[in-house]
Parts: sequence; C-alpha cells; structure tokens
Amino acid sequence: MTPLEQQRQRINQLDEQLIPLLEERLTVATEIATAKARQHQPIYDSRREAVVYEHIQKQAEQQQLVPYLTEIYAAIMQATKKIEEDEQEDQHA
Ligand SMILES: O=C(O)C(=O)C[C@]1(C(=O)O)C=C[C@@H](O)C=C1
Repeated sequence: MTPLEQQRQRINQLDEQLIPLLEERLTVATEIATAKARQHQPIYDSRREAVVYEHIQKQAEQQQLVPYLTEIYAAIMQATKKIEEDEQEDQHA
C-alpha cells in the first residue's frame, strides 16, 4: 500500500468512529427539539453555542487546530438546527 492509501485507510477508520458519534449527537438533538417545543423555546440558542465553542477551545490538544474545529462545529450545529426543525415539523404534521 502507498503512503496515500494508508492515510486514506486511516481516515476511513476515523470516519467509522466519528459517524456513530455524530449519529448519536443528532439523535440527542431530536430529543432536545421535543423538549424545546414543549417549553416554547427557540431552536437557536446563541449562549449555548458560545459554550460549545468555548468547550472546543478548552478540549483541543492542538490549539492551532481550533479554527478548523470551530468551522467543523459551525457546520455540525447548522445541521443540528436543521434536524431539530425537521423534528418539530414532523411533530406538528
Ligand atoms: O443545546 C441546544 O439547545 C441545542 O439545540 C443543540 C445545539 C448544538 O448543536 O450543540 C444546536 C442548536 C443551538 O443553537 C445550540 C446548540
């Protein structure tokens, strides 16, 4: 195997670990959507998002990666808000 093939195989392995965790995160989000609908709370919560970003900064072992992690989390939270909206729409259908 070439180095590139090995690196891609490692990426595949890491994705295999990430996907179930992301699936679980999205599943928890559908539960949050239900709780928020009951409590008449908006899906978007800027204060909570600030806490999530702060947590990333604290957790990151490589501080130079924080801007990239922040970009990834912005996309994750965008998708999370979408699934929460879809969940609330399904509940109203
Ligand atoms: O914690 C929440 O209230 C969520 O809905 C989850 C989440 C997230 O993905 O972390 C998504 C949307 C909110 O704006 C804040 C955070």
